Amino acid sequence: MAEDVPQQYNIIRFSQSPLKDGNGHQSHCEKVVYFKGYDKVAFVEQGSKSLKMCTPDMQPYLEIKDFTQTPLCAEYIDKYSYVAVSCSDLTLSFFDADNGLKLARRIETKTAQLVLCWSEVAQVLFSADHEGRILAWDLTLVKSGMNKVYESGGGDPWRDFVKAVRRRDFSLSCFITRLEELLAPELRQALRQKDPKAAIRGLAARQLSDAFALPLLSADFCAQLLAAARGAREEAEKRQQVTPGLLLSARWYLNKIDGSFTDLFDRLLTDVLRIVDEALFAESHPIAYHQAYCINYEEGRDVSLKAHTDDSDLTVNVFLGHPGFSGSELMLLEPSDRDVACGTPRWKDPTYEGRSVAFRHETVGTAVLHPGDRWHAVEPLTSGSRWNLIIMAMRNDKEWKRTFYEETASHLAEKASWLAAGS
Ligand SMILES: O=C(O)CCC(=O)C(=O)O
Ligand SMILES: [Fe+2]
Repeated sequence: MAEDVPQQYNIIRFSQSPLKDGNGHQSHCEKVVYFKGYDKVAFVEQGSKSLKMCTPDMQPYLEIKDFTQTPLCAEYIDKYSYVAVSCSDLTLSFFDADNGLKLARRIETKTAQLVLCWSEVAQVLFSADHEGRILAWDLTLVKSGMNKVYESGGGDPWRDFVKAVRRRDFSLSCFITRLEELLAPELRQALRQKDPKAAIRGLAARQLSDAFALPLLSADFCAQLLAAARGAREEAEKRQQVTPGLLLSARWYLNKIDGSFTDLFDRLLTDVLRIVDEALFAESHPIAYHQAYCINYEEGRDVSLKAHTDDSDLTVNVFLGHPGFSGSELMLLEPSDRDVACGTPRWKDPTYEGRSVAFRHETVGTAVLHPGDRWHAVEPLTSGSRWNLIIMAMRNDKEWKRTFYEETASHLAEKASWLAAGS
């Protein structure tokens, strides 16, 4: 009779595994998680301040002791080789499995995260707290030094995020943030007006005939970009990498820092900068693509830039920090024909005939916009550190490019005959 019970209830009997957990435990295990992709079993013993790991055959592997209180749960994220651990000291920590489980990032959380779960589909780390909130963590941004978390019940960004997850065809940045959140409040306001272009013109301060200063990005976003750029500089210097800098200055390209910046800045270009460009510059072709990098001047590093023009149609130069430096004014130059007859204008010589306007970056998020062919330079920095974001935008304009080369050719021919006449 007893023999029939399993059959009757469709019970499958498992034979006992010969494997035994021979690890002595201080107390009972409150959580046991299997890290798929890393092939480790992790467990938290009651009252312990560490996360212990063993191999699937129960051989002790490693212990992460870097906690001030009891870990609550853990998850392995194969894509980033991160072990994520939430702790009752209100932190969420990321340990790099490719780097001896060294602490890569620690983020403070408002509440204790009791559950962690990586979603392959959404490509985000979900966590849930004891107040019934679900949070979605964007690991690309976490890795690059920023925090972006979406809270359930958090209004539009959360709804956009859920919609994007449902569609399953989203690109990361479509839920990273609403573009509006990245913008300076004044510009956000201007874009909401009936005639946004007129509002933008009202906001812009003209520096030269074709150079304007305008509040562009929010201080918060600039701080995040700055943190990412500083991180990239640190990494590069640790590996003794020198960035390929034209005119000696060090540059950190955003797409190299983090691929997700590409999408974000593509949207910034098409949805915001294009309107700003149309408002300020009477060009018939809209800007279409871009390259963006961060540039830094600091004592003991690069401190200035010689006079040059950019390989862009429109340059957007945004101040990221830190106010309070001295020197390193952006010099906007309007040389006379004679000043450029031999190429680069010698704008510091007494013979210079043109204008030069010094622009001091003081407000984080404010951008100077000028055509790439506007001559400019950076004066030596004398103290502090200055970080800027440079967006080099191009117009998708075959006809313009053709005439550009024709114009360059005729300009060079003119210069050659002028030089020949003078010799
Ligand atoms: O740092 C600046 O203000 C200007 C940078 C610049 O001109 C460049 O990167 O081409
Ligand atoms: Fe430049």
